[in-house]
Amino acid sequence: MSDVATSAFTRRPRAEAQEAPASLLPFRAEGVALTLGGSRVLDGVDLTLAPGGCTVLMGPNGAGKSLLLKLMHGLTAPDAGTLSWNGLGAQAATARQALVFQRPVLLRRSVKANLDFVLKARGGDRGRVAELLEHVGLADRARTPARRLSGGEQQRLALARALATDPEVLLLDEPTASLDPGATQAIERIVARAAAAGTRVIFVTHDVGQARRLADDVVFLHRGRVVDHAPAARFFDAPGDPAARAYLDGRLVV
Ligand SMILES: Nc1ncnc2c1ncn2[C@@H]1O[C@H](COP(=O)(O)OP(=O)(O)OP(=O)(O)O)[C@@H](O)[C@H]1O
Repeated sequence: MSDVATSAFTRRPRAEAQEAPASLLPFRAEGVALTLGGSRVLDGVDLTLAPGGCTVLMGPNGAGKSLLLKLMHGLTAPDAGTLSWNGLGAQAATARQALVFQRPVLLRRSVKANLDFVLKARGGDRGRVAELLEHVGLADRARTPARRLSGGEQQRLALARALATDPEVLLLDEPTASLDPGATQAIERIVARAAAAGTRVIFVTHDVGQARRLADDVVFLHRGRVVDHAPAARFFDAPGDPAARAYLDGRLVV
């Protein structure tokens, strides 16, 4: 697998950046609840995210992490409560964000065509394809059918597509869950550079090592509620909730 390029990558200001709000941060969820299939899957989520950095969302299977990401991205609406991106509703904020899933959804076209498609659809500069491919270490795979890439390469292409939209907020749902350590490291490097360049990153993972490497702050969900939210160092040194302590020790039974 080729390594990720080390060239600097700067998020481009978007044309409508003058529109209010100028920034999507801070994010606030207040009393957010969601019932699906008769179960209360999110139950009074209160959360504030400040501008800048990488927030890692952790919690056991079924805690509600993916659903919270979908609500933040405006794909689902809550039954109760509010989500606000600096005053903007989640659905109105969708176009200023990008969401990357565990399994990338790619077009049955070449690597380059996958990027061309997104840049064209978003009115972006199609001359950026080479720069984006270089950025994610896929410069030599431009003509390869996307579906022939390895899992790690497909995920890097998915990240390039996400970055092609110049998202202010990058939401990632276990993007490395099925990748080997080398591929995982490559994804982490791209994500860390996006955060360093000013993209607000919100990253779901069960990988404690990865969370330690990436997180500025950690949000811990349990049974549909945020039960701890703390700077990463505090969270890992002294998790503030018994469920978080048990989770980190591998003792949490759901
Ligand atoms: N469409 C749905 N209908 C009914 N229940 C759902 C639906 N989607 C999710 N759920 C339930 O909501 C709960 C939270 O799901 P979610 O996918 O957010 O969990 P998660 O924290 O991301 O878990 P994991 O770590 O396993 O990915 C789970 O109990 C799940 O079964």
